[in-house]
Amino acid sequence: MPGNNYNCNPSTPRSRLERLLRERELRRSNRVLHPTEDGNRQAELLGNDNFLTEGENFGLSSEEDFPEGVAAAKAFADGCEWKEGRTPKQRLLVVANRLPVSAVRKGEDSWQLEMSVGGLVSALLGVKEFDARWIGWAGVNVPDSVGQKALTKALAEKRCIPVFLDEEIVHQYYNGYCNNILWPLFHYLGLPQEDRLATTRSFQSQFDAYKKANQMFADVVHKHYLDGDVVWCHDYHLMFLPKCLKEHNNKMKVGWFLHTPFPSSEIHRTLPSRSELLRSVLAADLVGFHTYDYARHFVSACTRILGLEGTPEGVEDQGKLTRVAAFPIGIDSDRFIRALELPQVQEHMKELKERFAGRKVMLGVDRLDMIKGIPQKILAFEKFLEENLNWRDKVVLLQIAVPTRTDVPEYQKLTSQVHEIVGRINGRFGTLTAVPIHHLDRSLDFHALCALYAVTDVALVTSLRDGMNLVSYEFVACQASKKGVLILSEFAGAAQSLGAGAILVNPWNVTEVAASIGYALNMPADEREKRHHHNFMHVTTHTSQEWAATFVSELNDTIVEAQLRTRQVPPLLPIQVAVDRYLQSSNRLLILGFNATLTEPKDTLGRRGGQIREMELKLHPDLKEPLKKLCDDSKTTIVVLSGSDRSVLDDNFGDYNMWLAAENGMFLRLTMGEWMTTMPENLNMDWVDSVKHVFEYFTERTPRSHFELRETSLVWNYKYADIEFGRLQARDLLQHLWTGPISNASVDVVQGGRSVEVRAVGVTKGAAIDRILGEIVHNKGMKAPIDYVLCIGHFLPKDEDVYTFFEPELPSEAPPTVPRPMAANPAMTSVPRISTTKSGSRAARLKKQRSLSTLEKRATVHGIGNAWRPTLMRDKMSLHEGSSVLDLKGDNYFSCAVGRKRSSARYLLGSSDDIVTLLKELAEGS
Ligand SMILES: O=P(O)(O)OC[C@H]1O[C@H](O[C@H]2O[C@H](CO)[C@@H](O)[C@H](O)[C@H]2O)[C@H](O)[C@@H](O)[C@@H]1O
Ligand SMILES: O=c1ccn([C@@H]2O[C@H](COP(=O)(O)OP(=O)(O)O)[C@@H](O)[C@H]2O)c(=O)[nH]1
Repeated sequence: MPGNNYNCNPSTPRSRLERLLRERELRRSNRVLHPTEDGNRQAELLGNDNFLTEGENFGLSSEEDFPEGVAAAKAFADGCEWKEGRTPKQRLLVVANRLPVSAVRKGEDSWQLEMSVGGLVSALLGVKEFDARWIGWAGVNVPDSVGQKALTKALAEKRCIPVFLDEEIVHQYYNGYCNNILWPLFHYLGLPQEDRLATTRSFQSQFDAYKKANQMFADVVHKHYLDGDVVWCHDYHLMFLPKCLKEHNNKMKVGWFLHTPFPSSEIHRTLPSRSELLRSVLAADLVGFHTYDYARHFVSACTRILGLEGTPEGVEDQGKLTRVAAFPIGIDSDRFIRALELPQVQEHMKELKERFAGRKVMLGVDRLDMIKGIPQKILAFEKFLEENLNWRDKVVLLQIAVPTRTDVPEYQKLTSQVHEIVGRINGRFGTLTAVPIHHLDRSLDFHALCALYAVTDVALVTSLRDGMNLVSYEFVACQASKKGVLILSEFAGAAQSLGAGAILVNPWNVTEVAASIGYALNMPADEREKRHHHNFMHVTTHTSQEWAATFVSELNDTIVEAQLRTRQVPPLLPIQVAVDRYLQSSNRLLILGFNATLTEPKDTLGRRGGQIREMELKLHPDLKEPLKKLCDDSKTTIVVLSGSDRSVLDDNFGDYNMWLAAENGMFLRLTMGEWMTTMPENLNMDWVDSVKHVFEYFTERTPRSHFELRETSLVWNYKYADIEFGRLQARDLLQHLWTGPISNASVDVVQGGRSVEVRAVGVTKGAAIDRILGEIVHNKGMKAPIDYVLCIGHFLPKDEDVYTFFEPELPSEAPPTVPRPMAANPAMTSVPRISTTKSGSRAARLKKQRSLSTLEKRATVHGIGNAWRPTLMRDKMSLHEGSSVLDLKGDNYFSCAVGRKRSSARYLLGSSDDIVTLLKELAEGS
């Protein structure tokens, strides 16, 4: 379906920073040019107790016909919704478990909508720069179609689209998996301890319900999605959603934001569904968190649990990058500041001041949730009263505890626990006329809340963990005149932004919190002012509008970057073309890497719980048969070209009729013959002992790392070690090497993904291949040129010169991706012709140069088997005067990198499973 196209700006800035800065400027100038429009809308939308007035939420017209998305399609037929003189508003589908309104049924087809409580709702209500629709659950079970239809209609007026979840799903998905498993785990409270067996049993069914619910959200998104829309998924309820969306439409722009903390990978790895959840989130284009710490934990979980590559940009999986970044949320501060001017709020403030005259007011506003540390807060207040007799009748704590998730037993227990503590303390310190704690088990409306924030002297936020905590922001926004003090838990995300102005506390340390209460109540005015100023500046500049705009802008940008990257990625190997050309050729050469090319794919490097599956490299079992067939085809020559040493190749390929090139081609043998070497006589290997010494040192100090001592190189491998530690150790090791043993040696240091290799200078697969080729030609007594080359490997960048080795042979046009028609006369293709390459061409010159250089090389015996016969060298690159060994007819050359995205090969393949498919097809034709 056609939709809006936000990226339709003609003069697109080139660099990412340029793009982001420009968007930021645009946003600002829009705001300066049209300040009242947004302001009025906010007031209409949110500045009254009814909160959502008919037809007005999320800005635009009603959408009764929402289910079909027809109205929306019409409205955006030209691609963008333009307002005169303004940039287009981008369509945004906000998908969150909870809609900003919860529905209460009033009759068979009548509904009342009430505002939902929670930071996510508050923050997203401030998002005004988009043409947004909100998709979510209305917090109620609606089993009948009459009710569903009526509610859909009522919600459409608020630009909300319902996802109908039945009671059983809500029980298993929301109360169970989301709030009894993920919520406590992400807040470091661990997996449920009680009823352990029952929990284990129900885990699977809850997880299934979670996946099912996510799919239900995805289905609704698909129904309303238009091309170009941004789909922004929110929170731990919807970790599966990015995957569901992308599977359906890979072009969808998908962002995911987590409103809770993301815990250390050590916590996340206790979750039975840890990998599945991570992988699903990684399907998104952009993944956001409140703080850098949470983002760091997520990346670390992906590297440690999934074995993926963590980069400063995000997480990379086979070249696909999921950007991960911190986007600290904010509030719509203007809304709070303006509300304080309203007569009804002023009136409310007056009442509160009178009511608590002569006493300092302390305030707590939390959902009644175990993460909020309400019992700890009250105990700290008790301790303060205990130790400060003079304050007992001069201070009052108002605790608003909004009931939440009341169907979850843990929350029910918490309610009784808090009631019990409050009762005890009020009994202990109360008088006939006053109690020290006013505890309210209910929510307040927006104006009452603003008034309360404004009259407060000390706000007490003692969350044990909290994604951000917007209450602390709201308090600051309402304190312009009073300049009260904020006591804030260091475990709330807000501590990272409001830390300069707040008194930070460890909520578990009741003594410290009690002392902080004393400090706050006695704080001199100038200190309060300074602290408040810091926080006020932050809260009024880091708003929810900025937050959303930045996230969406980064998401758009991430997509642009991914598109640019994709253009540089070689295409997938056209297997059918490669097979057809193979069949039409009569003298074929297949050069195959070994590690990660012919071995079984190792998904997570067997790092389950740190367990190592297999350290020895083994040939993929499914390759044995096709390989055998290919080796036995007289028209086909196979070379396994590997970095591994001779024994590894002997063990795996000893029974096949093929060529083995070990240690990057420094050793060669036909499986029927002896090993030969071409190591130059003057190859200086004096550095080996000292490098070995360093490698031994690091192997001892890096658990599960190992090193291989080869004839021409040393490799330190940390692919089974802790990835982050391994990387740090590798950095350290390199530093040691450069400044010590190899500072003057003629060696190359080759860094792999999880390895460091030190080689004698000039040892590469590309350098070896022309000697190998010469030997093969000589050995086979080849009269006709090689007319087909397939070169496949998971080679290190340094060894990719093997791909380019054959390139000069070819015309410079781009590689074909579609099959060409067969030659009219089949005989023409089956009879190989000697190359007619003109001697003046670049290809010929290069060929000649290579022939000369090989002629000059001298092979030596290196303590084993046969020496490479120097007399053969002159034959290597030509069969007879003027004719080349290779005649690839321009396009009978297929170089292919396995499991890589950046490569100088012409093509890519995903993994060795694809090699199985390819070799099977070649073998069938053989
Ligand atoms: O929808 P509920 O189950 O009733 O819960 C209410 C919300 O609680 C959580 O809020 C979080 O988001 C805030 C804004 O980013 C953040 O400041 C706070 O620290 C978080 O706890 C939850 O993440 C939301 O999904 C819920 O809607
Ligand atoms: O009686 C109340 C108490 C709280 N809130 C709102 O609930 C949100 C709580 O967000 P926070 O980020 O502090 O924590 P969360 O509840 O999302 O974990 C804030 O925006 C409050 O204004 C409300 O609307 N009415």
